[in-house]
Amino acid sequence: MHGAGNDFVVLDLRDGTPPPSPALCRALADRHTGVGCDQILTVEAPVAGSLASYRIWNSDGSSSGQCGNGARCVAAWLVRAGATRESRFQLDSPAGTHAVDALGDGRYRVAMGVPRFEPSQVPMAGIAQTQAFHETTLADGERIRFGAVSMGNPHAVIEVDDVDAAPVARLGPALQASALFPDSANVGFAQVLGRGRIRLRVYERGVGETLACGSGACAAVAVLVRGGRVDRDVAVALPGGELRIAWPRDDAQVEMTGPTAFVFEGEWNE
Ligand SMILES: N[C@@H](CCC[C@H](N)C(=O)O)C(=O)O
Repeated sequence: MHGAGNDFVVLDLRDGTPPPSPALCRALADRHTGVGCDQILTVEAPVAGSLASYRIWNSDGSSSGQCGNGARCVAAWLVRAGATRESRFQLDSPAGTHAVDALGDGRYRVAMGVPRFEPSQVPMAGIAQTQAFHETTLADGERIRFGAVSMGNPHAVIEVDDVDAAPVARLGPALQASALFPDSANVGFAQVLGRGRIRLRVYERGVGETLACGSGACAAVAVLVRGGRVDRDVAVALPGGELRIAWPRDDAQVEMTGPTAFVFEGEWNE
């Protein structure tokens, strides 16, 4: 499946089959010798009250607490599998319970949680103050201004003048490797086009640059709202498609709306 170009192998493990090992995740995700994907999503038995739970495995075999595009794809997959006829249901991820609305035409809205800016929550080391933007000096002496937020997974967001020219492949890994982010981070490069529209590229933890990152879109909007740069309802144009991100109040959950698509299905013979 894919959500705005962020692509997934979705595995139905609701029967209790254990998730793939990191080595098997890497084999599945390999674009030359496996199926090829940014993340593997394992759909697992429900927790009380939810339709199912899911976990997220990056293409390098590491796990994550959150995946926005993945949440929509898991929802679409469950609906297609006949797990519910309701248009509103709940899914459990490692980051908590998400309310999901099926909007029709393959579009889903997911409540992505309340953004956490406290450095200890991101987590970020060596910074005590909670603020919209921080500054750091990278190993090569370059000064970087960035926002940092947890959406259930760590994000750094850098505002740029021109996202096409942004040094994503250089600064993404540099910031990820910085001691500031003990758990690494997904690094977003955001260009503000107006109060209700931005462009975004994300260098994801455990993957590299992807065509879209749902939690990254939420993180970018949260940081830019907090910095006074955009309004609370923003269209986010990513290389693979567009997401709508709304953050009604500081203490409210961020709501992400976007597309889902099925690509093919098959059986994996280990
Ligand atoms: N593509 C995702 C995020 C996947 C996890 C991320 N790479 C991490 O390690 O936190 C999204 O749509 O949010």
